[in-house]
Amino acid sequence: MPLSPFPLEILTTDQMARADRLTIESGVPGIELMESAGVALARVTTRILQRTSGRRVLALCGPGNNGGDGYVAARLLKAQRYKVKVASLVPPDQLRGDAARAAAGWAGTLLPAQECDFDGVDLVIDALFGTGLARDLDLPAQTLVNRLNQWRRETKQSVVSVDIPSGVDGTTGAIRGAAVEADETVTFFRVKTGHLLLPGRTRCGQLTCAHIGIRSTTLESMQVKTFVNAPDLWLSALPRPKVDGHKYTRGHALVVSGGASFTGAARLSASAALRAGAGLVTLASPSDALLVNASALTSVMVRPADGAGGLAAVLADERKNAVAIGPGLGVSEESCRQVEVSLTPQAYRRAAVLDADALTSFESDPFRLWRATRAAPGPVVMTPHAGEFARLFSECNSDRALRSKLDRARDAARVSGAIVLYKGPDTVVAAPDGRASIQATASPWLATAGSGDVLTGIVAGLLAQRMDGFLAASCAVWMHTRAAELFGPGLIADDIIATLPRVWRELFGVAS
Ligand SMILES: NC(=O)C1=CN([C@@H]2O[C@H](COP(=O)(O)OP(=O)(O)OC[C@H]3O[C@@H](n4cnc5c(N)ncnc54)[C@H](OP(=O)(O)O)[C@@H]3O)[C@@H](O)[C@H]2O)[C@@H](O)CC1
Ligand SMILES: [K+]
Repeated sequence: MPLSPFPLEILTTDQMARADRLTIESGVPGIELMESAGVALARVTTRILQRTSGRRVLALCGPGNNGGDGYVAARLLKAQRYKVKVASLVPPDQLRGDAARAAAGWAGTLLPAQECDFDGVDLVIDALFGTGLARDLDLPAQTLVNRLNQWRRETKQSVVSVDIPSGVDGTTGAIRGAAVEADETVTFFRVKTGHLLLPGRTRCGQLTCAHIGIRSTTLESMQVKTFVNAPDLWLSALPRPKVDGHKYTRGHALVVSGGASFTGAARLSASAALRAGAGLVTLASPSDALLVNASALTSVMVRPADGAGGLAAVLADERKNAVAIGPGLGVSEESCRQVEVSLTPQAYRRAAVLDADALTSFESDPFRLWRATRAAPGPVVMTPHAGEFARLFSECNSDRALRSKLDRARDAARVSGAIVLYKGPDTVVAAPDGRASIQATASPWLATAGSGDVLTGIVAGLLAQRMDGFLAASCAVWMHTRAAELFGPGLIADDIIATLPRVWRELFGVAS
């Protein structure tokens, strides 16, 4: 299992441009970086051509340095005796700087991109636009991209994108008018936010990140706070049970159950908290649901707790150091009070995870929730899906075309003072201190009833073990996805819980 598919830091396009600039200022000529980019691109292209026995390559080159990378790769592939043509979006005499130098090194067929023909081509290199894409593609470029996508779908031939599929905004992941659908994307130095956020991620195909001679030290002045959500990010903070420990040293999670007809969700959370390593888990249950909860649980303890008063009484025991509330809770004023009780300041740093109805109950007055989350003594994690996020954080959710899911999650963390785990295939975790992670893998099997309740429980289980809130939320997202990947087809929520021991074994390097 790779600890991270890419280096951990994720950059915006501005940060990437700065890393390029700092590298060039330190004495590495830009053309050398471009040559290295072309070499990495040619290597990936050759691998595909060898697999498919293809020979004929068309490189579509744009007006900037992305096009320059395409010219370098075209030259290298021609030198390897592939049949290569270049189609340029602008007359080559309009190219500047390194791109002009790269184009000057091309001695083969050159056509205007608008007139190019895909017939007989085995592979297309998309070097139209990279991180310099500054606006929506104009109509001729959109037409070209749409023709390319149609050709790929009809012929099943391969497209390799240079740096990012042309038309994808490298920072937001948005599609600027039209965007290339790539089989592989070769990016450089670090992945960009637009590679991992939807819809950009769906256009990248297999993403690789090549080293082109930019040093990690160029990042030192940038204070990058966005990370790939992978074990490298949180493995050293992952709680490991100690031989001389006991169940209380592993923490005690309290999960709040809904009424008699809505108990399954909280039971899933409770079992997941236990499998995530909490030493003890108690389910606080309304009296009318006590019997159904108790008869369905063994390792999880069940205690009666009616309404906010009952919950306060159970929480008087400060050893219960993490609360999970929301799944199956019901939308009501009483639920708001129960959430407030869960977050009440006390001497002990109790952590909390708020999901589903614990969020929706505050829909008409989110500021009431922010007052409680801001006053809470320990880390608070909120786990909205897109609908819940839009309802609760309407102010942070504006300008969706311009502001990425990452920006919006960060705003939400800032206004609420809580860690926001914004769910989806590109789950973002954002902390009030500015740290954020983006999950780079997804499993389609996670779209199943109760999957979110299990995630809430895993977060609670890790928080109970006193893991840092941001790292616990990120780790929970990764474990949840990894369990689904390992189990695969036919997954239901209970299987995520049952597969967690395999995930732990992988993380601890224990043979299965
Ligand atoms: N040393 C380095 O920096 C290295 C960079 N590398 C490579 O460079 C790439 C970044 O290069 P880049 O900055 O030149 O930007 P790029 O993506 O080629 O496009 C800019 C051009 O497109 C134009 N343009 C923009 N939007 C447009 C639109 N909608 N429709 C039409 N035109 C549009 C824009 O015109 P303008 O906005 O100035 O009018 C400009 O002419 C990066 O992705 C990587 O591949 C590697 O070689 C490693 C070393
Ligand atoms: K590109």
